[in-house]
Amino acid sequence: MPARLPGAFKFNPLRLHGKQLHDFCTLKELPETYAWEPVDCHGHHSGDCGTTRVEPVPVVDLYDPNAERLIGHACKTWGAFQIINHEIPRRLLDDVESASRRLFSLPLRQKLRAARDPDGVTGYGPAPISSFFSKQMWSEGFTIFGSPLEHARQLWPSNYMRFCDIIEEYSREMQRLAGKLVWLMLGSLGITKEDIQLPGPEAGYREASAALQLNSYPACPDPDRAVGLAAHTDSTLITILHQNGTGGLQLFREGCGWVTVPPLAGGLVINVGDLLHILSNGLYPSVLHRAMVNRTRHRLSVAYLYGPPRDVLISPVSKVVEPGRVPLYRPVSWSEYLGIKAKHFRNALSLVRLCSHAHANGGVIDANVSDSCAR
Ligand SMILES: C=C1C[C@]23C[C@H]1CC[C@H]2[C@@]12CCC[C@@](C)(C(=O)O1)[C@H]2[C@@H]3C(=O)O
Ligand SMILES: O=C(O)CCC(=O)C(=O)O
Ligand SMILES: [Fe+2]
Repeated sequence: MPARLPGAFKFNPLRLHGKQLHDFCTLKELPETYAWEPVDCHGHHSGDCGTTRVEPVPVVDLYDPNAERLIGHACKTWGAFQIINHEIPRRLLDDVESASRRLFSLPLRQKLRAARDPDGVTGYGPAPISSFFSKQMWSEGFTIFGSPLEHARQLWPSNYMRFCDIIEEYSREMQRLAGKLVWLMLGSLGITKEDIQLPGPEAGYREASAALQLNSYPACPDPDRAVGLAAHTDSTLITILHQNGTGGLQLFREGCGWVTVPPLAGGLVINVGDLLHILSNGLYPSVLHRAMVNRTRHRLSVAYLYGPPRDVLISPVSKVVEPGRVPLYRPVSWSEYLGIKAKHFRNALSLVRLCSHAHANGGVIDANVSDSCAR
């Protein structure tokens, strides 16, 4: 079960600002409130990399003796990769997918019994970041922190245990995998457990905080004008994403544009989040990503959003801040960072940044401004 996180943040996505929650299967045409402009608000070109040959997102085999180095390279160049041989049983991936399908197939009025509280973060509703956009996203979500028991009881009054058992087992397995991956990433930066206070293998990687986000993207009558989940970076150390056989996840790559991550049977997608970005002083940048929808297939994804224990402050590890460079970010806890993200969304990372003169990658500074940067 994901550990509980202090409730210092409120995305408040059920305040819909005049928008309406829809039962997607009743919509035969795309309502105007779901029709997005072809170029997103980042000014990024929409769509894939056109006809140019696109390098695929790296796939790392965790049994490969070079896994640590390959992961380090993927984090630096992509901020994301897929993994195979991760030892999460296929049966568990199928179980969490069917539990999620079972939830989202309920009639809307029944799902609304587990609606997210106006000032809470768990439960059913549009993606928490929806409130930052004037258009609606073609998706619905269910957010879990700690136990889903209360909400599951509201959804299935006499038949809720199976859902809870699957979520608990999945979270436990993800916690172990996420801990292991974070240590491989830290290892690839030369960081050891003397350098940082994060849950390690001795304690079975427990004590970390995490959220689980079930995402559902119903088939859409006009997919080219709709957006499943708008472009964002995750406010995590890392995110582990399981997507069902239907693609839709895209990563933004500098100099290339949006690149689709093809579903890999039994594979899992790993994204670098903002806290690993901070910890690595920008060497492993968090990846901008989004989810697109399609005309015929219902897409499901399950995101395990992994962060540090509640009271641990995350700041650039001095080992990765080389001589002649400065730490680019001030210390911040996960709950504080989530609060900043919930209020300022895209500007969250720059709001915890210390030295605006330094270059984005690795904190190289020019001698004239180094004195004005806090160390
Ligand atoms: C622990 C987290 C991380 C959250 C907020 C909170 C619970 C739900 C997560 C997501 C999941 C969907 C994308 C995102 C952007 C969103 O809208 O809600 C994520 C957000 C973040 O990574 O910032
Ligand atoms: O559904 C997807 O592919 C992306 C989901 C995602 O980015 C998230 O839950 O944070
Ligand atoms: Fe995400």
